[in-house]
Amino acid sequence: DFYNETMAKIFLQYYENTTRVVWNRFMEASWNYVTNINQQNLEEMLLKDMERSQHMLFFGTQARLFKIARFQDPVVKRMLSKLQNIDKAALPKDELREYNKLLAYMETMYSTAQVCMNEGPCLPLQRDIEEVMATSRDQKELLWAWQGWRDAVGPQVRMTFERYVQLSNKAAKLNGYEDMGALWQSTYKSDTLEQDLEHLYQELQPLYLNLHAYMRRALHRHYGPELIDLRGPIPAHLLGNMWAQSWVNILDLVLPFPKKPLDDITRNMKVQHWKPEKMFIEAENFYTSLGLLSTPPDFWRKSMMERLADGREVECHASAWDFYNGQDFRIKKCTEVTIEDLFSIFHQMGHIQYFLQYKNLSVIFRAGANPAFEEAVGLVITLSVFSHKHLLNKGLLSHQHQDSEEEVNFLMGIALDKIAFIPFAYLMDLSRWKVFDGTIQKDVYNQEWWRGPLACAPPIPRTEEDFDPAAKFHISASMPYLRYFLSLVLQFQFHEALCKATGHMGLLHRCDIYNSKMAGKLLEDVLKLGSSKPWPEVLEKITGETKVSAKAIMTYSKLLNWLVTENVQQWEILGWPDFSCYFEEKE
Ligand SMILES: O=C(CCC(O)(O)[C@H](Cc1ccccc1)NC(=O)c1ccccc1)N[C@@H](Cc1ccccc1)C(=O)O
Ligand SMILES: [Zn+2]
Repeated sequence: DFYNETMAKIFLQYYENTTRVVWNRFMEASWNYVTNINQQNLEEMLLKDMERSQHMLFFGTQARLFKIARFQDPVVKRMLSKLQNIDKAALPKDELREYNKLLAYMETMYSTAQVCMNEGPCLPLQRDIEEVMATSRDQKELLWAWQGWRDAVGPQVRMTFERYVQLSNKAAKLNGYEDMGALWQSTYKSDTLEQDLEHLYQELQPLYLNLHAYMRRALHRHYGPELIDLRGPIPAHLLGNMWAQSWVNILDLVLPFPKKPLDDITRNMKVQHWKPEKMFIEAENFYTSLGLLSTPPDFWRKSMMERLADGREVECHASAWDFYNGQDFRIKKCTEVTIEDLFSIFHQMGHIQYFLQYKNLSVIFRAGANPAFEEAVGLVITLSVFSHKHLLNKGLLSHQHQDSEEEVNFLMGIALDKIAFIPFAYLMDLSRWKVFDGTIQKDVYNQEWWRGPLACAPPIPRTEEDFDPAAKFHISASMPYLRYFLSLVLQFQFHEALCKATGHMGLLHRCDIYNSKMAGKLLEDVLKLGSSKPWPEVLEKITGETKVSAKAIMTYSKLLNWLVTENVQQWEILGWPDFSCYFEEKE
């Protein structure tokens, strides 16, 4: 019959040649929009998105006609099965147009929202409002920023979000899935995904609860009992981050050994006149020191490394872009000279390195082994960078050695960034899956959002007039978040494997893979596979294991012993037994 294996190969070649052009045009139009938000660029992006969806619909429908089960070539089978999930392109044309418009609306609302002072200027999230959340120690000011941001975004997108859920589920059903949450989970091709995640979360619970108890004690000292209930959750606006997802900005408030403060690396960067471009060069230098690929000329010519100062609206949430032509790769970031942004650049360069490594694969395989792999690459490098004396010795660290007290302070810094993230990252999609599968109905979106074990503590009562989930980029941008939870665990598993490859024998948190061609080779062998192999196979290539395991992050977090000792001495209560979520129903 016509749809035989030989025809399949011709069909796939035709797909390859047409896809590069269609996707390149779509990426260009998307880039033009997010780096210059206006009506004209929106129309152009929606048009190119339509073209891309028509293309996906045609090839996805055709791909279903091949009898894959009877085929021999595993690559052809894998390619055809990947083509069959066409996501939103399965929607009828008019609904697809509506869906694309509401997606753009929510993401743009988030990207252009500002918090206005009573009399005076309105401030954007990046970097003014985020700066307040990171540096202010005045709880009234923190509350103003925290509430102001949620008021600026939430109510405006709530209705749109409800329609977004309906259309998402319709698209998922047209692809053969129960709902959009099931479609998102299918990316990981695992029928034990939910229990595996639950298991990982349980394993990491002691780490998080002990850190939480320690933080609460320290914040109780600083803000006093009227703000901090030692048997309750921590008010979310005091943790140094708009979403309480990383607590590293308040390390100074909770330093275990205050007489041994860590260097203020951001200050050192500013004192030494670091510029955004130097931050990108430093990041690239680390990757090439491992023998990995450097970025092509287009990268430096076409990236947006700083917010453009001509008054245009841009989407500041950082991202890395593949233009599917083998030489055009870009990063879009509103870079500030801070250590936080230096790590973010390493993260984005991790995406770029993946693009570079798999650029010669079929366009169907130009993705990570799974989305968590894509997120983990840059994070693995930052684990070396932060423990990496050489880079920090570029004057960013004043002294070489770390005595044991400084080491605890250092580990606390890492824990505040990585361990605090665990419940946030785990909960983001657990609650969204419930929204998609209908467990959480739209009349209780907001209260259910706060019910998770996040520490469940809005600083002021929240009602269903609010829509706090939208205050986080990935919710407004319909971007899955599970990848970040899994990449948090994966990055330590990778770090352990790469450190072993470099012959590092000591403690994991002192390992630094800079200049190691062995570690680079191990990474390269994984990255250049793209998504051409099942991800457990790829994981085994680098770590020898086929399952995501929390062992490495637990090994790394030696700090737990110190924390438990500290908490036991203080007779700390773990968790927040006093607390049940309260909600004022608006009369
Ligand atoms: O969102 C990001 C970084 C942005 C990104 O690099 O993951 C970006 C997200 C994004 C933005 C717009 C459209 C699509 C995705 N992802 C990429 O740029 C990306 C991802 C996969 C392939 C190619 C590019 N980090 C998360 C989690 C995180 C990661 C690392 C440290 C701290 C926090 C956050 O900020 O909450
Ligand atoms: Zn990323």
